[in-house]
Amino acid sequence: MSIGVIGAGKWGSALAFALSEKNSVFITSRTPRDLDNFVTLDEILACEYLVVTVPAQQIADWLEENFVFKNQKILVASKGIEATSGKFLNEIYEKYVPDENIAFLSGPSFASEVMQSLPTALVINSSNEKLAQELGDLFPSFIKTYTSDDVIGAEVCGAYKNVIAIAAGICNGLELGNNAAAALISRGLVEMQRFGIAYGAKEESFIGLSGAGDLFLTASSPMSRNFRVGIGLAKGRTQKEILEALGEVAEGIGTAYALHDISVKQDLYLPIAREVYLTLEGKNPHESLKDLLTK
Ligand SMILES: NC(=O)c1ccc[n+]([C@@H]2O[C@H](COP(=O)([O-])OP(=O)(O)OC[C@H]3O[C@@H](n4cnc5c(N)ncnc54)[C@H](O)[C@@H]3O)[C@@H](O)[C@H]2O)c1
Ligand SMILES: O=P(O)(O)OC[C@H](O)CO
Repeated sequence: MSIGVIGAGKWGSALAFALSEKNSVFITSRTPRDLDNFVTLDEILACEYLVVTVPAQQIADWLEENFVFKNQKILVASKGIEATSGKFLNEIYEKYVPDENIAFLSGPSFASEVMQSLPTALVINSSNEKLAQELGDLFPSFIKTYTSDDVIGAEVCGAYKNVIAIAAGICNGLELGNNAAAALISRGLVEMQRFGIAYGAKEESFIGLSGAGDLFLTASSPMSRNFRVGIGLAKGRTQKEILEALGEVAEGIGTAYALHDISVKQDLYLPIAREVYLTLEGKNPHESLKDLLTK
């Protein structure tokens, strides 16, 4: 079985490493890289399985410009909601791939720890249970995989937790303490569950690995890029300054803009996501805190 990983950033590289324990794994990216088994896009598209890690804000264009469906079985490993359209990833992919050929990866997973073969648990979410099981069997022994048919729940969890992580980073950067951090994460879980259920997600997804698990991981550690964005905002840095220093993607930014537009269009109460959006737009984080505590 051959696996083609698309995107050679932190997550693509980590998944290529992990999956190579039991499979022949090839990798490609926009720019040629000096990596083992780096191949061309055409060679990748010929693989039986594809693992896609192109960031959520870029995947629609990437698919339009590069993708050819050849009955591949696809695991989407990105997390986010497209800012320009408000589309979830499954809505972007459905134009190119039938539901029975696609699954979405979720759960608490820092790439750097996967690269160290540290114990990790992930969920493979698909309407095709057989495909989810098949993809799960590709993973190495240090990664325990579960399956779920709650694609929407997994997507909301993976995307929304990045926005809450930015808020948690702001909380940390303002040195508000552990009580505030715990309150923010707890209320953030409630907010993302409320949003997800409005889109048909299953409640149980939010108390499992995809929801509480990934939220706890990402909103509790400066290992998270999104958490570090929040710290930068608390220190009064601009988005541009923060991203230049980060040098990697922080999906919570685009998703915060997406959630803001969705909340306005659909009159949804998303207080934490709203304050993250406003802080990204230059609102003083101290003002955001006051509004969150008083409204
Ligand atoms: N790093 C992690 O710990 C981790 C874990 C789970 C999920 N993810 C998710 O995986 C996705 C990728 O994150 P990452 O950590 O690899 O980020 P990264 O910043 O390390 O790498 C992003 C990769 O995407 C590529 N890319 C950017 N724009 C592109 C475009 N227009 N066309 C093609 N390729 C493009 C870049 O070249 C780079 O290789 C994100 O959605 C992220 O949320 C990351
Ligand atoms: O570094 P982050 O904030 O993009 O988080 C990485 C993973 O999504 C954690 O599960």
